[in-house]
Amino acid sequence: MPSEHTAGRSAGEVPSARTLVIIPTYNERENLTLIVGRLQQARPTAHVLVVDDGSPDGTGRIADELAAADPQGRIHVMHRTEKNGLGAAYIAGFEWGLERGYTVLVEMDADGSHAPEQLHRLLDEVDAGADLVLGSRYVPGGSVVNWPKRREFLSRGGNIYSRLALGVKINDITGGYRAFRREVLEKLTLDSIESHGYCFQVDLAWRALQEGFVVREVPITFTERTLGESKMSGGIVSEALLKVTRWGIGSRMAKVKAFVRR
Ligand SMILES: Nc1nc2c(ncn2[C@@H]2O[C@H](COP(=O)(O)OP(=O)(O)O[C@H]3O[C@H](CO)[C@@H](O)[C@H](O)[C@@H]3O)[C@@H](O)[C@H]2O)c(=O)[nH]1
Repeated sequence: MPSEHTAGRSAGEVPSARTLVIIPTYNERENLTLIVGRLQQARPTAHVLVVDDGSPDGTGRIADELAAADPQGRIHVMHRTEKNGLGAAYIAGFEWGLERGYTVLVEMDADGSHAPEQLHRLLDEVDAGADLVLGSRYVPGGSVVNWPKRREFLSRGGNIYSRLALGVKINDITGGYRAFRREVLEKLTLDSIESHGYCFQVDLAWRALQEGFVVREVPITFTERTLGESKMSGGIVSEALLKVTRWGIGSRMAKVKAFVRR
């Protein structure tokens, strides 16, 4: 059963025709050129927005060089002055893309964890009727490669906890490889999201589900980065667990109140 949002599609609409892939960067100088090259091979029509938070390693300058070298003008760069977290970078990227009329906006890491060669799986699912597609490590066909067991344990545990606390059927709600129809981001009050890292990802998916959008998962392979370092910190993970608990309690309280009022 399509959601009322999906029913609003015009006949023959191909949302992925105007796709913007948002790549947030902080010290990704060794990775950026390769990932942009792979993306342009995998999806030549997609545009790219690099959102760089003043990387001291010169990632922003490399992004500018890649943009200048692209004759088709598909690469764009947003320079921000300070490191404000993954969530803030994506929100700035979403706002930039919505203002310019892109119809699908994609989250992708710069470090090669998310294979551009698998982007078509997400976009095909949007074109087939989903409003938000999550690249999922934990559905049949999904996998993680070279990830430290501690990180995988943390990730799987965080997802199981989120599913129980929020009462959702999503297997990978913390992942960061996603495709949004623009209507989802227009509906979510982006400026009210103050989460970072995992929590930001859970926050967006949870809000999309609450708004009745069609959220689907497709299998992806998450490959641990080989160059540079993760910026994820333990504090961000504990922030996520606290917020997921609060959202879950709030959602159940709202259901109880609605039941009592009937
Ligand atoms: N602009 C900007 N970019 C950032 C910042 N922090 C991280 N990034 C960029 O965001 C991407 C992911 O950052 P990582 O630090 O490599 O994330 P991770 O630990 O591998 O976490 C990944 O998996 C999580 C789920 O397991 C995801 O929740 C997360 O979004 C990400 O995809 C990279 O391109 C990195 O440069 C920031 O403060 N500002």
